[in-house]
Amino acid sequence: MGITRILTAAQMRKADEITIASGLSAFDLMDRAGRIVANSALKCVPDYSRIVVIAGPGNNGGDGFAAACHLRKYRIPVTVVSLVPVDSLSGELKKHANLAVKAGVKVREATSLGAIGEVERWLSRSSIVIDAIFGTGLCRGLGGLMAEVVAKINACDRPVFSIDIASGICSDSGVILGVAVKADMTLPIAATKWGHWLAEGRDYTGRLLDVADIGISDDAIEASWRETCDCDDEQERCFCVNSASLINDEYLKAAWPPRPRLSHKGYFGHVWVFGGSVGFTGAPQLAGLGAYAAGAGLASIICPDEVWPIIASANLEVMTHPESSSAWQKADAIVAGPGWGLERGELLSRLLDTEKPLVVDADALNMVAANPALQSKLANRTALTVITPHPGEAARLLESDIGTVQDDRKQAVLDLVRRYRCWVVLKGSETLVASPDRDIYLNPFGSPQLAIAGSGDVLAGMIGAQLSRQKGDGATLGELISSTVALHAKAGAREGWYLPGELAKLVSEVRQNLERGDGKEK
Ligand SMILES: NC(=O)C1=CN([C@@H]2O[C@H](COP(=O)(O)OP(=O)(O)OC[C@H]3O[C@@H](n4cnc5c(N)ncnc54)[C@H](O)[C@@H]3O)[C@@H](O)[C@H]2O)[C@H](O)CC1
Ligand SMILES: [K+]
Repeated sequence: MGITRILTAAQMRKADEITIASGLSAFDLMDRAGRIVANSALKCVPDYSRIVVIAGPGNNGGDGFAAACHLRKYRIPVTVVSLVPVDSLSGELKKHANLAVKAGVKVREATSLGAIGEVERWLSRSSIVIDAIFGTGLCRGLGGLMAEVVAKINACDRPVFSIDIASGICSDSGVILGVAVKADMTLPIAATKWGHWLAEGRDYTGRLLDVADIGISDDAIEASWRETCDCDDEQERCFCVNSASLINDEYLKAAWPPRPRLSHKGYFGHVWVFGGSVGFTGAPQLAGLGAYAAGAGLASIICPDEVWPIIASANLEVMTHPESSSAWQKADAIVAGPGWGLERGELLSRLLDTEKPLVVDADALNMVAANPALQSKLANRTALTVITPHPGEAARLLESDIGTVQDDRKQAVLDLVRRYRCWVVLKGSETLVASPDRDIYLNPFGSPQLAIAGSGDVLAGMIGAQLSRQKGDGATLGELISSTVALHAKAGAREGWYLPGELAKLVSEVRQNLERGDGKEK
């Protein structure tokens, strides 16, 4: 399966070092990056009558010089504006700068604020701007000349192509460090970085192009996870990211293979939703519909007796039982929480004691957050468990606040894993799924249309469906859970729905397209 890895700056540096130690030189890596930048910029922008590269002090700037050199091979007029004196460059940067001059690239320097007028003039003569100011090495906020140049690039009204990451975006968190280039397109070098996806980074990245393969192997990337882990294993269990990848269409195909012709409803699992309370009778029904939409064979609700007649008479599809029923003992998976209220702690405690796969959602999470005994049961559960907090619920579970969760969602998802030792689905724009072993999957699909009451209930039911039929299809649990998040997001991104019940219908359509393998879903 094609996996797109997401790396931190430290992991990228380590993978780079491992590659260099195995025999590929830093000069060659930069040359390869430059060649791919040149070809890719020419493909993206039709008018390349004059290309201006703005080069910073580090290797990102070196990639810019190398790209300029490759562009000259096509006889394209190229100017590199170096923001540091060219004489101060050393190592492979110096070599690539020299080669660029030899190839006929015009090299200009702008090393003080007095040169900003000239930078503006060079930008105004360009047809594309290549941003090679900073990459993964940016470590503090931009100020002075650098900040002014970024402002001029953003104002120049030319297509902007960023090498690796838009300069000014922190590659580990996606936040803007002072000011950042607003790229039209970004070419990630060797791997995508967290900054392409998180916080403001996603908007500043523009179109994220396919990762440039500069010869850094998967093995080097995998080794970089281990070698950048700074936990002391003797003292504590490691809680660094073990691996991080982007959910892609192949995950969805693996999760919804064609249905066997001779299958029956029992084959696809029976999901039981525990939820509903006075005023919240729709939530468990939406979860039940979500379970069917994701492919469950049967869906049932167990609800408090006082709302049982309402829920039972309100829908045809989902079977409904009062709490006194013990029929749920046959469940293949349980979803606890949608619309449940905060009075069901005892029943939740019993569900946590079962060996059934369990999705803990909504009010069940709120009860856990308020009750240390439930927290300890959740953390010590041996059966498969998924918690599905939105940022508010995550904050309660972590005794933190929403701002802290949202400012570092990667850390929040790891903290939830550390505390509750189960699968975590941290919902929101770019939902993160984390395994108990700290493998993280980022969902790039979706739309703000999903920010509506009830959409989380649909998702909880969908995850229940996947847990109820985990057997046999060959997809890993990570693929199953993360592709369920992606299916929900893809359905939500479709036009023409407003009500969460309609979302379940769209989920069903997208899922059936996948199962038919007609490849219509993009
Ligand atoms: N992925 C790879 O294996 C390869 C990546 N390449 C490219 O190299 C950059 C990363 O290079 P690095 O030199 O580490 O970092 P930068 O170019 O981002 O710049 C670091 C440079 O800037 C100084 N600095 C940091 N913050 C500031 C600031 N706010 N103001 C002024 N100066 C600042 C810092 O001290 C350093 O001197 C990666 O993104 C790729 O583009 C390789 O070319 C090929 C291998
Ligand atoms: K850049």
